[in-house]
Amino acid sequence: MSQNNTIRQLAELVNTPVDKLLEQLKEAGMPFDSADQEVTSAQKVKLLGFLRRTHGRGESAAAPAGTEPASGKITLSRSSRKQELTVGGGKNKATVDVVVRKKVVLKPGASDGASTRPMTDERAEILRKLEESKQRNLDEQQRLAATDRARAEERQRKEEEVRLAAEEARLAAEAAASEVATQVAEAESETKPTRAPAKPGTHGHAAHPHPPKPARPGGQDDARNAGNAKHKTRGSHVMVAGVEDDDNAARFAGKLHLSAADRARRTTTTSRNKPRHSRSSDQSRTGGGEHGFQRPTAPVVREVTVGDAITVSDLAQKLALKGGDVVKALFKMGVMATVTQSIDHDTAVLVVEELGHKAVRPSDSDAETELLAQVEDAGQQGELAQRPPVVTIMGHVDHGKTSLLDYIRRTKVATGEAGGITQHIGAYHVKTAKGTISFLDTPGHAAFTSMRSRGAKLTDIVVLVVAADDGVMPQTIEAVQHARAAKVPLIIAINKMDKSDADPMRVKNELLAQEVVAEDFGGETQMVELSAKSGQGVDELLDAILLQSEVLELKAVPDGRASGTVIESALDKGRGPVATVLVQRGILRKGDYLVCGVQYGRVRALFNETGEQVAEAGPSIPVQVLGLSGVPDAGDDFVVVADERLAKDVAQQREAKRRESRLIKQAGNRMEDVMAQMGQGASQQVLNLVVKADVHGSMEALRESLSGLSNDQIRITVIGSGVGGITESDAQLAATSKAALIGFNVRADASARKIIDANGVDLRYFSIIYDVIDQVKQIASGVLGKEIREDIIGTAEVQQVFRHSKFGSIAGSIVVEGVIRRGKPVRVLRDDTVIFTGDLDSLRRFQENVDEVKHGTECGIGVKGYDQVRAGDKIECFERVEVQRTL
Ligand SMILES: Nc1nc2c(ncn2[C@@H]2O[C@H](COP(=O)(O)OP(=O)(O)OP(=O)(O)O)[C@@H](O)[C@H]2O)c(=O)[nH]1
Repeated sequence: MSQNNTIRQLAELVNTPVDKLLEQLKEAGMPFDSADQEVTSAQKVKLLGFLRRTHGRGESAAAPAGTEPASGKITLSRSSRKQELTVGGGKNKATVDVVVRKKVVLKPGASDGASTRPMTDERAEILRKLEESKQRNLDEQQRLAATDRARAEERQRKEEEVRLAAEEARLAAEAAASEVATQVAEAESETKPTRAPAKPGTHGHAAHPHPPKPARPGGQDDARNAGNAKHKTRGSHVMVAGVEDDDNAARFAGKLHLSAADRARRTTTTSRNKPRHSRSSDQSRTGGGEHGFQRPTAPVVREVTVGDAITVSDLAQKLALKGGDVVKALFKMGVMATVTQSIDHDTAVLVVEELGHKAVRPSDSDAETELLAQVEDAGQQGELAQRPPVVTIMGHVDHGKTSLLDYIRRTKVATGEAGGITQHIGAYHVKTAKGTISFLDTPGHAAFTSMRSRGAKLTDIVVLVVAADDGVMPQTIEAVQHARAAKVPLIIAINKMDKSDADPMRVKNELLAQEVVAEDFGGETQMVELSAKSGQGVDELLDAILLQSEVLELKAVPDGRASGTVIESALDKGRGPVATVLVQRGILRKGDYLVCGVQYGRVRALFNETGEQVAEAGPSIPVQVLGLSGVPDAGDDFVVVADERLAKDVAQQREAKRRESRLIKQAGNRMEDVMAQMGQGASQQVLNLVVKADVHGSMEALRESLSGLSNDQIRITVIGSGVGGITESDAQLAATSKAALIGFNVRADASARKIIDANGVDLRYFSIIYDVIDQVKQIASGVLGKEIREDIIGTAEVQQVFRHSKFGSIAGSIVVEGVIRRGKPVRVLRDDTVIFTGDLDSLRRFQENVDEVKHGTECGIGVKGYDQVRAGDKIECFERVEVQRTL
């Protein structure tokens, strides 16, 4: 049995580091290259001798190295003496005691000449186990290293896949969505070369889908991350991790025990690796730092569509900017606007360009244009044919409008079945021997003007009902003004002729004053005497209407796709949105796709005024439509289109455009706007006015004075005037005709104010005729000056009047708007008309004098020099402010 050991084994046996043993062997004259070389018994003896010599011992106990002892064997007797052995080197150099515990007999003469010391079974067993354990450890290390490598490769593969997918998606999105942006960016990069270098980086990705760190050139990163080891390894972390794992495996493989330092190193390496792994995978999840954090390669140039007007906030949204940024940009351009204000197209385009973006007009190929093309095609295709007239009935309160409409409906509408009842759907049509007539059955001019203000011209003829026993009244005059403004011919129905005090001549004469001249007076206006109660003269009225319609030569294309206007609409619980429409062109059929204002849909069913389902409706015929997506507004137009897609697109675009037009409407009615337009064109500008005054005398005076202010540049037309508060009807007239409203000692009621606000009507209150004339004169002559405006700061409603022996009449009131302040002038209003102007005498709350009383609070008001205040009156508190007029 060979007793040769490798140097490593021997080192373990004598518990000496391998290096040290090698060094000692070398010093003993036996240089070895590797720890795995075998040491013969003779060499061991030689080493022992050397060691003894080095430690000052004689060779007495042992034969000199290389010589055989006489007995033929060398016996190292057990010694309890310790021997020193130096281990380690440098700083770690230490001396340890070596105790020889067993007797070792070295027998020369073995076949290989090696030591023949017999191994005990125990030792052999230990060595075997050690060998096995070492092998197992090595295997385990290798297995772990292999697993780590496999994991790393898998992770790398997955990261690569994710990165490629993200890259592909990004490239696809870039290519599709920012073609224009890229062009602009390229164009810009030509003009601004400093921005260019970022670009090739991006292209680099496309060209090399697998670069380890493609987002930025490596050099940049290295420079940026110099001294930051973590960052350095990030880009190719997976590979490095693999190498490290391999290193670990190699470093620790073959080592049965790990020194504390090694253990610590290993633990830290592993624990350091773990978070790094997770960081690495996190990184790759967000695109390996490329997709998630890629810098924009060029400024994003947005293309925004700007219509005729846009609010600052909408524009900011389109530009993906804060409202304040756009306001700032506008400010720099000299335009003062808040985020809620609207700016016109030109200003919007300038600011968009100033901000580095591109403004475009809404595309010509938009859905609305497609629709218009379709409508025009349809309109041009068919032959024009005569169509029935559409009539609106107007007149003063109680003159018999409803009675007349009901009489005609009751007696003339053809009900399908016996006993069929006509229904109020907003309109109906009657068939007479001479022709068909359609009536809009919402009497009064409010409905008429609201339609007109929406741009809907439905009415062909206005029938103005005047009670023969009452004559021309304020609303009769208003109706004349409205019809005239809309350029719609009038037919006068002199009603209540059955009454004994009926005086048709008086009516005709009074109308003459309004420049409405009866035929028998040599004029053009047909006047029919009738009774809505008895029906006398109603047929003559129908004849007169048909005659007028012949004169008007009312024509429409009777076939092809229908279009028209919504008369009335509602949300029916059972049937959904229901709209009564008046077909104005073509023929509307069940199953048609239509766009109706901002709504769209497919006609599910059509009903006529008797509640019967009909298959179709032609020009001038009102019909109820079911099947719309929502409730349209009265006055909205409707158009039948080829398919649902177009209907939907148009509806959506209209929604956007409706907003725009609302904005435009809100600006532009002001008197100053008219003035601003002066001089822009050669033609004379027109300033329309609606004047309301407290008394007839003031109204007449204003009318004449204002009309007389016209000059070469501006024509001032009082298109409406009257006595009394400003009503909804006045506001409608002003809004529709783009007129300014002048209230002379009168105020607008709540419903009028709503229309005024919604339409941006320029409403001005005055109490001195001279002020009105002066202001309009200044506008007419183009002179800008200061104006005194009366700002109403609060209004109180009188609940009850108390008589006080000391203070006189005290109006127990509640402040309904703003604030009432002591020391400010006040006006007393009755039926929205000023009845007194003066000063506030006292203002009290619970017996205490107060300086001001706010909205919603009760108070006692004493008006200086006036004790005729009544419950129901309004007390208006105002202040006079001098303001510089601006354009
Ligand atoms: N004697 C007589 N009375 C009539 C005639 N027409 C209407 N009346 C009456 O006049 C009153 C008012 O008639 P309406 O039809 O309600 O008048 P209106 O113009 O519609 O009134 P508003 O809806 O309040 O604007 C009613 O009492 C009718 O009965 C008529 O020809 N002769």
